[in-house]
Amino acid sequence: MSIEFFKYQGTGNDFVLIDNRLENFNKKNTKLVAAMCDRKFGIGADGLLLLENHPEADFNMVYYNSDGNLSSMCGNGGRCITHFAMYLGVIKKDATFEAVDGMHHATILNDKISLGMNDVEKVSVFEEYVFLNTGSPHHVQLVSNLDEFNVFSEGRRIRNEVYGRAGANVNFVEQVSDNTFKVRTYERGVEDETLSCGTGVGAVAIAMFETGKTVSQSVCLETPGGTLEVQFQKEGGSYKNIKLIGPAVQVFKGVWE
Ligand SMILES: N[C@@H](CCC[C@H](N)C(=O)O)C(=O)O
Repeated sequence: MSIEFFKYQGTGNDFVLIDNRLENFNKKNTKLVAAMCDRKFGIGADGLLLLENHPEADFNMVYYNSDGNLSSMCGNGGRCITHFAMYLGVIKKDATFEAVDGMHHATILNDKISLGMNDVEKVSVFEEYVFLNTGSPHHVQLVSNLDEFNVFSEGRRIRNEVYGRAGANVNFVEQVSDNTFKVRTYERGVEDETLSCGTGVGAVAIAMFETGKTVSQSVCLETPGGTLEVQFQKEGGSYKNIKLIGPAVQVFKGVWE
């Protein structure tokens, strides 16, 4: 059966998007998802997203990593699927949708999309790094000379040695100014460095605030794929009203035969 797909990127984190409102896509076909995401033999992407009907919200979001497995929340994917919902005429400027970690609200602001993320209640600060879950699990570690840093080998080592089979995403960070940080991320499920990770930059912004590296609740994150902004409010011990703001672009569409 041929499948119409749309290719998106959000600060270089790229995805295959499929309109599955008619439920034609075989959601258990891990091999098909991995084949579509394959960069040599397929379309090429860090992940695949299905847009589906939802009984109360505007739509439901299903996210697979490029290894073909369903995974936790994808922030850049959440911004891309919001643009896709507007393209399909499912929403106008505002969206409420359900993802694996619960309900999200997103707003289209000209060329950017602002995505509301779930509150973060727990931030674990260790001597060398910070661990927190922003919808997906993230290790955040400051390094010097990030441009020269071997993100692939060190990220893969930490992902496996520290977090075992379940793994975590590993973000390496360098401070640029009071509220600006450069970030490079090794993503589990892609098992490689990606050009940007939305839940990752959210984790970095919160970790930098929690450890006093910034006092700003609006943080600029420079990734190899572009710049994102993360806004939040700290109330008591929790981080609330977290927003991930940045571009989401439809690159091309095609048919998978
Ligand atoms: N690229 C994503 C994160 C996707 C999930 C991650 N690979 C995982 O399995 O934890 C983002 O933009 O948040």
